[in-house]
Amino acid sequence: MPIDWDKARTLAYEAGRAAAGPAEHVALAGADGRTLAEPLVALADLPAFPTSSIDGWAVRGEAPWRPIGRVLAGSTPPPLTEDGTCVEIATGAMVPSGAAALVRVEESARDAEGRVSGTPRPQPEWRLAGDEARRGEELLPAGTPVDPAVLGMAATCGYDTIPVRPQPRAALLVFGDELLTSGPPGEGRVRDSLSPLVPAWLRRYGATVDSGAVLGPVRDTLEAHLEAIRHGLAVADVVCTTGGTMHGPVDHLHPALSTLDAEYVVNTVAVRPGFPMLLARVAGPDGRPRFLAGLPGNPQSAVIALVSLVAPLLAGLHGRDLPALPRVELAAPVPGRGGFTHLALAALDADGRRATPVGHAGSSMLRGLARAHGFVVVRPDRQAAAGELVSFLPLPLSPGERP
Ligand SMILES: Nc1nc2c(c(=O)[nH]1)N[C@H]1C(S)=C(S)[C@@H](COP(=O)(O)OP(=O)(O)OC[C@H]3O[C@@H](n4cnc5c(N)ncnc54)[C@H](O)[C@@H]3O)O[C@H]1N2
Ligand code: MOO
Repeated sequence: MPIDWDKARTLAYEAGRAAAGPAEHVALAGADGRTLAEPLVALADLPAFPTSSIDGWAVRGEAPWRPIGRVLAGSTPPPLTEDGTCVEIATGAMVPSGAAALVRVEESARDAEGRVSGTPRPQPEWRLAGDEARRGEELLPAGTPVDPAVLGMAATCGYDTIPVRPQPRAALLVFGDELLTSGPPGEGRVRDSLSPLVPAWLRRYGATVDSGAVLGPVRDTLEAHLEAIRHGLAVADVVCTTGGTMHGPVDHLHPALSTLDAEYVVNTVAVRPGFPMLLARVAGPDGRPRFLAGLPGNPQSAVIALVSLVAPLLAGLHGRDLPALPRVELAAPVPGRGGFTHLALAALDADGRRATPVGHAGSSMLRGLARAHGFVVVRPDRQAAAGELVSFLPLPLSPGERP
């Protein structure tokens, strides 16, 4: 029995979460795109010392002040001990103890003897130690995706390496004797559109896909399928296959999974298109679980399996949360698909709030997909009217794509 689409997403996510690898310490420069395996904790007060926000004078007592030195960023200055004295100070320098105020250089004047006068601004011109964070304070929880801002913050508070989850490795095996790998389709043969598409989107979900991990077309025999799957399981944590998910004369995926003692996490999903999709767990050579995601052969159905099962699986393997689905307003009605969830390709307007279904959305087509931002979700036994708020499952687009 096909299972509910939401349930399938959750099962895929939980299977990944349970199999997430142990923390590894990675140098900051190589950690973009990973996920924190432990909370990020401030290793020092931030700032670590009272820090001047201006170029000017650190003064003590009443004006005029006699300059007795200069403090640049990068050193610990001696204290200011005498009223009526000051030191020249640079932005970012440590404010000497004993200083009562800072005066901006452009708001100061010097007399013939070189003495400084001026009026400090009412609000302090330096940042106190611990203003931003206290040593030991949790700044970000485990499970936070590491992005450039997180890397910068980790460096600011003293990290050289950070504890992150291993990056899941993915493979793609393309099944189908009818597939051409170059030139236009014809004479009963179609061009393999999934070898270029699937690895690129797997990478956007944070998986690595080595060039040796993309195989195909794999011959339509059980032996060839088994050999390819064993290769995939040896080099990847997540092996995606395309085609052969049904029970046609040359569909060998289910028999291959049975030979490998695979355990289904999900075996068919109540969603259209894409219902024959599956996710199975197989023991890897090292005893840790590996996964096989069976994407249906129809190209749009393969993408739906990718966004429905593989994306949550990878989020779990990364140690991240299952992404919540935003809500959008429908610009036009979308029919239901009986007891199945309907995922309908749609393009978002410029502010991302309204979704318009796109044409050429058949499961064997990619033309609509190439113009869409994702899928609107019409739940089982429902249809969606224009103006209705529905969930939206985004494609893994990068900023600037589909402007
Ligand atoms: N008796 C039934 N037959 C089918 C049903 C059904 O319910 N009963 N469901 C259909 C649906 S829905 C789908 S989806 C497909 C899924 O089939 P498979 O996963 O076994 O895929 P294939 O039969 O190998 O291929 C289906 C279709 O996709 C084309 N294809 C395959 N790989 C690629 C590729 N890499 N690039 C481009 N196109 C590809 C292939 O040529 C076929 O046209 O089953 C239906 N049948
Ligand atoms: O479910 Mo098929 O995947 O509709 O094309």
